[in-house]
Amino acid sequence: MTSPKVSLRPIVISGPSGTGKSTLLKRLFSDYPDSFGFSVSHTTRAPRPGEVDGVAYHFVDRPAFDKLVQENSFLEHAEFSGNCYGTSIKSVKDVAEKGKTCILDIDMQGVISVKNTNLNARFLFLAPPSLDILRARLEGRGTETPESVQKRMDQASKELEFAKTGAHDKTIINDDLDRTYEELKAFIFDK
Ligand SMILES: Nc1ncnc2c1ncn2[C@@H]1O[C@H](COP(=O)(O)OP(=O)(O)OP(=O)(O)O)[C@@H](O)[C@H]1O
Repeated sequence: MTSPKVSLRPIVISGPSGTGKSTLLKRLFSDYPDSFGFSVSHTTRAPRPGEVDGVAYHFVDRPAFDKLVQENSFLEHAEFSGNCYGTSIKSVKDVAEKGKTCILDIDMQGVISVKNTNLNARFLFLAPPSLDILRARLEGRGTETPESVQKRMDQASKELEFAKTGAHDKTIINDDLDRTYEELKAFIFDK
């Protein structure tokens, strides 16, 4: 597919878990493999066989990770099963350095963080047609326990409230996937 010109300003896509962000981004990356990139995260977990430092992750030890936290280098960071993960501001800038538009799939805390940087990002909110449909998608994905569905539904309400504050440049409701994808592209290739 020929790639229309796209700005190197990072694009932040947020929205409740299960709204369809990964589905849409997979399609975008597959249709335009040379135009977009994800930032490379930092982690304190050990590399798995075949994982290259700086490609899969930036592998760092705990003191180095803590130092980056102290220096406010991360847009977001969290600990999962004893390992730390973080998205650095620099890793987002590195994508543009390579001539690609960085796409950030992050939650509302991440949106607030990005707004407090000089990344000059554009913000897209992907909304579900309704909370009932969101629940059905989460259940239909087959990846969640009933508890984790409930946790995501609780968080979804907070994300939807946050979107009402006007923090995003555009909101798209993901009802019909093909139509949503066209709207997503219109937003992305707009500038
Ligand atoms: N427009 C749509 N109509 C029907 N089903 C959809 C639509 N978009 C996505 N789905 C389905 O909804 C489920 C959730 O989508 P997806 O995993 O892409 O959500 P997500 O926003 O990336 O969630 P997370 O933040 O948890 O990664 C998937 O099973 C996907 O196939």
